[in-house]
This record gives sequence, structure tokens and C-alpha cells, in this order.
Amino acid sequence: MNTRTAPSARQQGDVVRVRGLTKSYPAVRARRGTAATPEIRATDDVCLDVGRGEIFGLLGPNGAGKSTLVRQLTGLMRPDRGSVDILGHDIVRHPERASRILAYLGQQSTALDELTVSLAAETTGRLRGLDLRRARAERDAVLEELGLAPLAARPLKKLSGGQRRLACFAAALVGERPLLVLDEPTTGMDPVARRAVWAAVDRRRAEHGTTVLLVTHNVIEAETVLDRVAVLHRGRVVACDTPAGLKAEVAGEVRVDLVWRDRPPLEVPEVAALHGRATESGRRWTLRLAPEEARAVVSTVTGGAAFAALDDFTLATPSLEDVYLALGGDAQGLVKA
Ligand SMILES: Nc1ncnc2c1ncn2[C@@H]1O[C@H](COP(=O)(O)OP(=O)(O)OP(=O)(O)O)[C@@H](O)[C@H]1O
Repeated sequence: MNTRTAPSARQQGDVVRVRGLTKSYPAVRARRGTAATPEIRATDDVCLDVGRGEIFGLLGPNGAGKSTLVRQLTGLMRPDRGSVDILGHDIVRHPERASRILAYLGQQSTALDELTVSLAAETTGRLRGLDLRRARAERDAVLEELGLAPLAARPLKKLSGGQRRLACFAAALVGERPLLVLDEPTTGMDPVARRAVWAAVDRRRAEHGTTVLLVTHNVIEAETVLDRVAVLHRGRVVACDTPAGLKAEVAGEVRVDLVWRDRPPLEVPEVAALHGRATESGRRWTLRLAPEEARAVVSTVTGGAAFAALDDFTLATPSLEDVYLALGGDAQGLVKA
């Protein structure tokens, strides 16, 4: 397990500094028709440093505490204890300052839904203090940049989920802020829109040193776009490093995927012996093994009685998902592609 702060793309100190951030949702007593829920510690003593110009990710499955953490960082939720410093501002004491220093794209639709794409972008700029001319100029530039100009006159609520997400992202970029906090920004987007988002993020980082805090449970995207990633599990940061650094921690392992035609041939003793060690997902078994063990498994299933039942198999080097599993995480909720 690695909780150290890895070397990063830091240029001039940290933009975000979080210490001991803890938040529990209170227990709710049972009422007629609804069951009682226990107290839930959604973030538990979280410490993070994010450097200027970094694209820093929060990775974890559903319910890990990512959104709760982000809501505390953006001043929308008060922690029970701990501190959040963003560009020298104490966000716990002065949550109202957050909107002046960061742009937040949350998971939920917003009041912008009632507006057209064009007006949503312009209004965001105006709310951030731009004069009308400047707000309109930035609006036009960002809609052009993200390929949204053809949709400019359409109300957000009449767009597809992916288009609406892209329009909200566009609005978040108008009236530039030094920190972008994006909660699953590319959910529902097609590959063209995803590329436009990452190109826009990269451009701002290159031109203005913009820092990005990104919430994701998409491990493929995480591996591709992040400089560093904090893995959250039940509210705690269980690892924090570059994607490559995290993967190096499980470098001794190989992932073996076996896909059975119909059902696994459990009557073959070697297959039955593997059963307890495999993660099952439909017809697919996934095993994480030492390299020599992986070779033995492949020769067993491709050579003997099991072969007739085998549809496909792959051997792969570890992914962030494997790191996550090695840290004791639960793969449910981590999206593969
Ligand atoms: N308003 C709330 N009241 C009570 N419990 C909550 C509330 N919001 C979240 N939780 C609980 O807190 C924990 C963390 O939730 P959170 O939404 O922060 O997770 P997440 O990592 O963002 O998940 P997802 O990937 O599904 O968005 C979960 O156990 C969740 O059930």
C-alpha cells in the first residue's frame, strides 16, 4: 500500500491541500416504510496535495466517497473536521470563496437545464463577472472549440445525455478559473466528445497552468489522462501515486481472463481447483497470478479436457483495476471501458 505523495508535475507549490478531511452522514432511525440506516463515514481522514498544472484523479467504485469529498472541496458541504486549502484560501471557513477560484462540474443536472446551450455558457461567464462582450466572445470560442456551435440554440433539457454533459462542461470553461473540478465529466459521451473534453483540458493546462481534479470510476480513462491518482476505498485514500507507479506495485502479477463457451467444466479437477480463486463475471473468469502460475494455467486449459469448453483466453499486464483489487478493493462499480 502506498500513501506517500509521489513526485508530480508541480510547478509552483500546491493548488489544493487537504488534511484530515472527515465527514459522516448521520444515522437515520427506521420510520414506517423505510428501514433504518447506520451512520456512514463517507470521507475518513483524507489528506491530499495537488500541484499546479496537475490532472489529479479520484478513483474508486460507487459509494467510495468521491462525490462527498469533492463537495467538501468545493465548499458545498461542510466537513465534520479537517481542512481544505485552495490557492491559500481556507474553504472550510470561507466556502463562499470557492466559486471565485474554481469551476465545478457536478454529476447532477443544474438550473442551466432550462437555458439554451448558448445562454448557459454566456450566463456562467456573466455570473463569474465577465462583461457582456467578453462573456459572448468566450461563449463563442468555447462552443466552437467543443463542436457545440450547431447546438447553440437548443435548450439543454432537449439534448441527449452526452450532449448535455458536453454543454455543461463548455459552460464551466467560460470565465476561466485556475482549478477545474470535474465529477465524471465524460459520462455518456461518445469518443469524439470525450476527445474534445480532454483536448480542451490539455490546452488550458498548457496555456494557463490550469489544475484539474477529476472524479472517475473509469479505469481506462484514468490510466490515459491522469498525472496522479488517489484511490478511495470506503472513504479512505488507500493509495496515491502516478498510474505507472501504482501499476508497478503489482508488476509481479499477470491477469488471466478465461471465457467459457457455455459453462466452466468443473468436472476437470484443474479447473475446479481454480474456481475459488477466480472473479466471475458471466462466462468470464479473471485470475491474478504469478507469471509462472499463469503459464501453467494457460497450458492446462488449452491442452487438456478443458479446451473444448474454452471460448477465449487472454493474458495481460496489470491495469489500475488490478492495483485496486490488490489494495483490497471491490471491482464492482469500476468501469473497464
Ligand atoms: N445524502 C446522503 N445521506 C446519507 N448517506 C449518503 C448520502 N450521500 C452519500 N451517502 C453515502 O456516503 C457514501 C459515499 O457516497 P458518495 O456519493 O460520496 O460516493 P461516490 O464515490 O461519489 O459514489 P458514485 O461513484 O456512485 O458517485 C456511500 O456509502 C453513500 O451511500
